Amino acid sequence: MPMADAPIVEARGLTKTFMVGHAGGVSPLHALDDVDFDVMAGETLGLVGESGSGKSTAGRILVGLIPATAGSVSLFGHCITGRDGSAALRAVRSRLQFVFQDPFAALNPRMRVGRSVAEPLEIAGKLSRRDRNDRVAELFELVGLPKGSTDRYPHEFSGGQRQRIVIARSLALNPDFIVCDEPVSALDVSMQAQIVNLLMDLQQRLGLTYLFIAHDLAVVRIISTRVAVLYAGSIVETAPKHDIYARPQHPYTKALLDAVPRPDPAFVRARAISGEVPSLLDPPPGCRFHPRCPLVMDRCRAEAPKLLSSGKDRQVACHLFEAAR
Ligand SMILES: Nc1ncnc2c1ncn2[C@@H]1O[C@H](COP(=O)(O)OP(=O)(O)OP(=O)(O)O)[C@@H](O)[C@H]1O
Repeated sequence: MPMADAPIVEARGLTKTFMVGHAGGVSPLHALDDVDFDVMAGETLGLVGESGSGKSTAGRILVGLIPATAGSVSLFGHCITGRDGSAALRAVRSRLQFVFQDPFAALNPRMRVGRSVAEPLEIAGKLSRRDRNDRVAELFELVGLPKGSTDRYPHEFSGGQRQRIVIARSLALNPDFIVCDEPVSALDVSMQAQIVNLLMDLQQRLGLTYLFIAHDLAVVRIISTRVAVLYAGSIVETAPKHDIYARPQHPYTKALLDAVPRPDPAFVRARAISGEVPSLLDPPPGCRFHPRCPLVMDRCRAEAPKLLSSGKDRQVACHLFEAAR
């Protein structure tokens, strides 16, 4: 079980620029711009933001799927972005896992699901065939899949069950940290609750730490310990879960909360956030949210606000709060 209150992940100045081709040539797309955050052992950090805000890019860098352009990432105290980054990544790789949004795409349709779950064990070459089979049966039970279903193929399962298979595979090598990238977005609402409950149950039983990526604040409300809100490649607010829902500070967080559908019939239709997400090829100067912000001031158009402390365990990047400090 990891030690409480120790950061498992430390991201500092994390920056990712993709070079994208277009009719006029090649231009830099600033997907992540100088992002800082920690993920503490045993917690779930909910990473929230609209499509294109850089959530998956951050998640992919953390598990070593893509390199950062600048900045550093430490995992379990090993810096995976420095000069010796690839050796450090190899040392911690088995402790990291990634669960994607689409469980069907994540499974080979022609491979029996038991074999898919056994694959990481086979690659690691740690167990005999019989021990592997026992471990697969144990993993199926752990995630609530029917006994004896290991010989079936992905198409024989529902979307929720397929996500259970993907989760079972992610647990095969006993990871400590799992990036869950919109793991329930493709599922219907009742299935979403079941998978979220499963992830929470597994966290308790296995001492897991999660980065849980979602595009709105509704899904992360149940599972997160803390929430970080990403806007156009920058973190605009981080806070413990209860604070962010009870007292959001950044105008963008407030807009995201207003956009969450509520059970009250008067609020059934979620309000869309007005304006467009800015182009990351040519982001607005100053605060990137200023063209959509209802509280915009002259300073916001010229100067990017820093992410600064705004209360106990809270940070916000907004000139309104700098003025109030
Ligand atoms: N390999 C790539 N090459 C070029 N641009 C990329 C690449 N991957 C991501 N991007 C761009 O980086 C920006 C951030 O993308 P990212 O997928 O991280 O956002 P996201 O918040 O996860 O969005 P979504 O919720 O739609 O998955 C987007 O503008 C995206 O088009």
